[in-house]
Amino acid sequence: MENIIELSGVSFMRDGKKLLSDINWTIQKGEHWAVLGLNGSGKTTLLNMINGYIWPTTGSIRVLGQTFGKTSLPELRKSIGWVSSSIQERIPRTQLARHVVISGKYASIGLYEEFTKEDEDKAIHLMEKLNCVGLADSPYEQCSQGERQKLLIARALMAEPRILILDEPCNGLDLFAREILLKSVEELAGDPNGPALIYVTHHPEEISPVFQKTLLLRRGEVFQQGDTSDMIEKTSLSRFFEHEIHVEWRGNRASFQLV
Ligand SMILES: Nc1ncnc2c1ncn2[C@@H]1O[C@H](COP(=O)(O)OP(=O)(O)OP(=O)(O)O)[C@@H](O)[C@H]1O
Repeated sequence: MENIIELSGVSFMRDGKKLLSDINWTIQKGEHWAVLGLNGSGKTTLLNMINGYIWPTTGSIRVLGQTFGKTSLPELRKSIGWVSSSIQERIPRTQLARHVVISGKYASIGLYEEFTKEDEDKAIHLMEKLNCVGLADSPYEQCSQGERQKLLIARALMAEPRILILDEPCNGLDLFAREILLKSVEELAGDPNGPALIYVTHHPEEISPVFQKTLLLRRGEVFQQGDTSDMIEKTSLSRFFEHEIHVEWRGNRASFQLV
């Protein structure tokens, strides 16, 4: 069975500095992953590499069965949705929410193409799925930060990606908006026909068990990877953060205390 992503011995040097070092990471079909790393640990560099914006100095990458260097990157990128704050900032402020979602089909920042009734129906369906259909006719600028994140996830799904990267999606959200967004992401993870999710964060409390696997990234290296239940626990995280941490699980959420 074709793996979703395979990185073998990947390193990346820039300006004499090793930003990623000997990364071995395989995402198999049916898996959702969380990637946890502090600021500067190399998360963005890793995502840029998966999307083919930068190339490994050594090692190899296969995404959706395609080897980088032997495939058309623009084609491959259509299969990868990437929701990040940099996209959020680029959406035209006066655009209606439903048009923001439809624009995902064309991977364009504004909506310049004629769209069909099917496109519109699909966008509404996706907004229903993300519990934000009530915003369909609101201008993007009037939507709250949490609502914008949901719209951008719906927008990414419009292109029916096979991989969906959620890059710090809860940044700037209050406690309640964060919980609402995490619930929507959990629902998405439960869809057997949905994309493989890669949830990137520096907050361990956002990592719910719907991400069966977690990769702990530290100083450009994989510190540890494996089942989320083995990663998001006291001993692993205390070693990872180099500080003793107390972890308590309640349902799908863990809370953390520095000891
Ligand atoms: N073009 C570059 N040249 C040199 N160093 C770089 C370059 N891009 C990133 N870095 C450095 O590489 C390291 C990893 O950066 P990266 O942005 O991948 O981390 P990150 O985990 O995404 O951090 P954050 O959570 O703060 O976004 C940082 O120390 C950063 O300063």
